[in-house]
Amino acid sequence: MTSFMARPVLPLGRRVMGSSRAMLNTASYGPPGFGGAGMTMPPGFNAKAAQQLRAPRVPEKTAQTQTQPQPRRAHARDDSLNTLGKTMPPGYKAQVAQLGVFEIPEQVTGSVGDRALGKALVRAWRQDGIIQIAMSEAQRRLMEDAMAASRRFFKKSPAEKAACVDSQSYAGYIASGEEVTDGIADYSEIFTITKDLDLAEPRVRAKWPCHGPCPWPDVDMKTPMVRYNDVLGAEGEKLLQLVEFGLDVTPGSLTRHTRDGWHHTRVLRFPPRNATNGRGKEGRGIGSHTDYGLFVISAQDDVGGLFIRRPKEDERFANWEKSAAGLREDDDGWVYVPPVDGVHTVILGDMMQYLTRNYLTATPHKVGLNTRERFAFAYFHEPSFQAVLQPLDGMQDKAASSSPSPATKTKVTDEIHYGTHFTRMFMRNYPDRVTTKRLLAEDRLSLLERPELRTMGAVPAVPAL
Ligand SMILES: O=C(O)CCC(=O)C(=O)O
Ligand SMILES: [Fe+2]
Repeated sequence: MTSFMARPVLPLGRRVMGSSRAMLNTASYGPPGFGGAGMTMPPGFNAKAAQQLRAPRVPEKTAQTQTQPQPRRAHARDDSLNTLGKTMPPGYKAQVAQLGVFEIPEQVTGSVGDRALGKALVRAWRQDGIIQIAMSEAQRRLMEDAMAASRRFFKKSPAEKAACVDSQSYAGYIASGEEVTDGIADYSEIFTITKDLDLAEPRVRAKWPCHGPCPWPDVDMKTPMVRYNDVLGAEGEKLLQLVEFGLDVTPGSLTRHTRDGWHHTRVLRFPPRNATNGRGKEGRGIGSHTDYGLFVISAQDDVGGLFIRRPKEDERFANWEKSAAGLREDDDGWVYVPPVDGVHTVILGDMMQYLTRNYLTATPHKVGLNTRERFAFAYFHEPSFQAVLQPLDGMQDKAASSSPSPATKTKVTDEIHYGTHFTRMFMRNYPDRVTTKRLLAEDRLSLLERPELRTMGAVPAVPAL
């Protein structure tokens, strides 16, 4: 937990500099001994010297007048690539990402700076598949409280944890080995937080799929988690506004879908690789997959385990049409995302890919087990359950002009009902859960076709999470 106690990477109110692309390309290597593949860093490459070359100290004044903000590389001084790579789980071979850190303003107003920042974020996602954003002091405090609550929760007895299940929502506890990715059990132990709706709530009474209470174990868990989620919800909305600027689409084109968004969070614990229950695959925490909504804001402790794939023309998954679970899991080409103090990472989900017609793509990722237990949060910023999505106006041209390959010209599904996508994905992950069984037994899936489940605002908005 030491990594959460130090000061943030950047002070507030500063925009950051550097070149994200160069960082990921040239700062990548596979440390000797990891996966037995040896170094992939070019011979003679001096990481320290390269860092200095690539990270000129930009005077504060210049940074503020830039219209093309770029992230500054984190840990410019004392975290060499070697240090970052050392946390990679054993048995894995991957490049090591050394990403810049973007700072998100307290408010997004549409200023010149906001527009440039939006463009820079979009550029970074298209290049690297992931961005890092600095935590504010308030976010850091809430994250630390939530992390402490997570550790307390996962220490409870198996029976106490197993009691945190709801038959109507997918919120609550998922034991290690219960979740399935590509037919193989994941070792992650999870508490999922979905919108907490009591039994009298109209949507719950009407038996809408996935709608129900969040089975909190106690207020010690609930209070810090709700606070942290709320602050991430606000961060998510700002990021969406910035993405609108980055994509040159009409303001509101994305945020209109997140009114009463179906945001949810996975509070995660991974066992050490030598202390699993044997139900999954050795060394595998979660198999490769893409997440379902717009984007995922994540935090991790200092242990390490997350790997992503960068966007590639010849690796275009469309998870809403054909499962991307398990794809390329054992292939080369993974990038390790080392823990960095004081940052959230943000990767993109299926719906962002769909809305932008592949201009932005969902980031495949997976988690390896390390020598120590690992704790992480994944907050999913999502459209409303009722949202019926269609690709954004103008995205066809943008995708085609930036990338003339036939892959971008494939016919896209006419529309996607987010609630249906979410329900299908959760049924796939938890085939044996009581929630899935009740959904099927009560034929709740047929409700997904009803107009009130496809109309934004059909039900009065209820407080988020
Ligand atoms: O553990 C992480 O960092 C990511 C977890 C993840 O991919 C997920 O919960 O969907
Ligand atoms: Fe994920």
